[in-house]
Amino acid sequence: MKVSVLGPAGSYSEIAAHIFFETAIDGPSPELLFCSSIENTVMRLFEEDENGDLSNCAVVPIENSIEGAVGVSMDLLLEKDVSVIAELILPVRHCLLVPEKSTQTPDFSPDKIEVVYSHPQGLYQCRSYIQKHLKGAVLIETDSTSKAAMRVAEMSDNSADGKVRAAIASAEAGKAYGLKAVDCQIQDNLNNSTRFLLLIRSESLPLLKIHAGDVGLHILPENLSQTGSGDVFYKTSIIAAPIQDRPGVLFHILEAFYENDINLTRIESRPSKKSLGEYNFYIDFEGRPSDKNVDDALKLVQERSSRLKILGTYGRILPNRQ
Ligand SMILES: O=C(O)C(=O)C[C@]1(C(=O)O)C=C[C@@H](O)C=C1
Repeated sequence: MKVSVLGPAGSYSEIAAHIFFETAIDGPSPELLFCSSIENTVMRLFEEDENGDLSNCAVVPIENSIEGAVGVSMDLLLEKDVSVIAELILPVRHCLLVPEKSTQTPDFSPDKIEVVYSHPQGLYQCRSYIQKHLKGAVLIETDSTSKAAMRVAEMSDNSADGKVRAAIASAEAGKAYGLKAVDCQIQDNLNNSTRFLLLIRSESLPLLKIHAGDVGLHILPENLSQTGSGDVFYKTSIIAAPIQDRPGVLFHILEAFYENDINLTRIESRPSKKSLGEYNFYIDFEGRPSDKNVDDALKLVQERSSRLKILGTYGRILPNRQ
């Protein structure tokens, strides 16, 4: 089982992949294919890398509790033939990581740091901390938080300019690259969390339903979050493109859910990229297409949209990480 994730080792995407596969999915342990961007992580489902490796599943961040939607992942859900088979909410606890030798000067403190590296999400999620403790530092964006940690470790070994550098990344990334965490829990909100999706090629979906073994995956229902009555809490995600820009288009799409007594869990609009002011609506709701009310609602949404893409029906995997 090959699983593509944003790399290098120590990224939050890697942590999410381990939780998906080790705590909730019955199957062989995954071989992780580390990718240089979220886009490449999804592309790896369709195109081999330089070693001839193709992934069976991809793990992507989709939404953060502080910063909201991860735009590139949202766009890929529309553009690529992928289906969602599970979700996970990962607590994201950022650390300020510096090379051990920088901390050995007697007067070291975070305000001595001159350059800070992180993924844009990492920098946004720690805005208040940066404002307060790293005011004078130059901020440099990297492709992932773990790439930031790797870069700080490399610069510490190879750069002669004597600058004090730090990365904002996970404690796991700190361990992977031998950096010291001089501060932890530096995100603006202690409950910061990111929702990750597990994706497969849509063509694999019938195989997953009929013979889970053919895809090598079986999601254990006891590890999925449950409703009050003990049933698995299933969600469905769709993307609807309105027929034309006129008053009430979104209202009529949402009315289909209201009339069928369906609870929405998320609605987000993304530019269609065709012209300014034209949007696609991403809607997550409780239930699955085999439920009569969901089937009825989807028929109405189909009639009221120029395009309806059903991204998948899936359960939420319960993480054991705080
Ligand atoms: O950079 C990483 O470590 C990632 O896995 C990406 C990512 C994201 O894009 O949201 C994932 C979780 C955190 O929100 C910060 C960064």
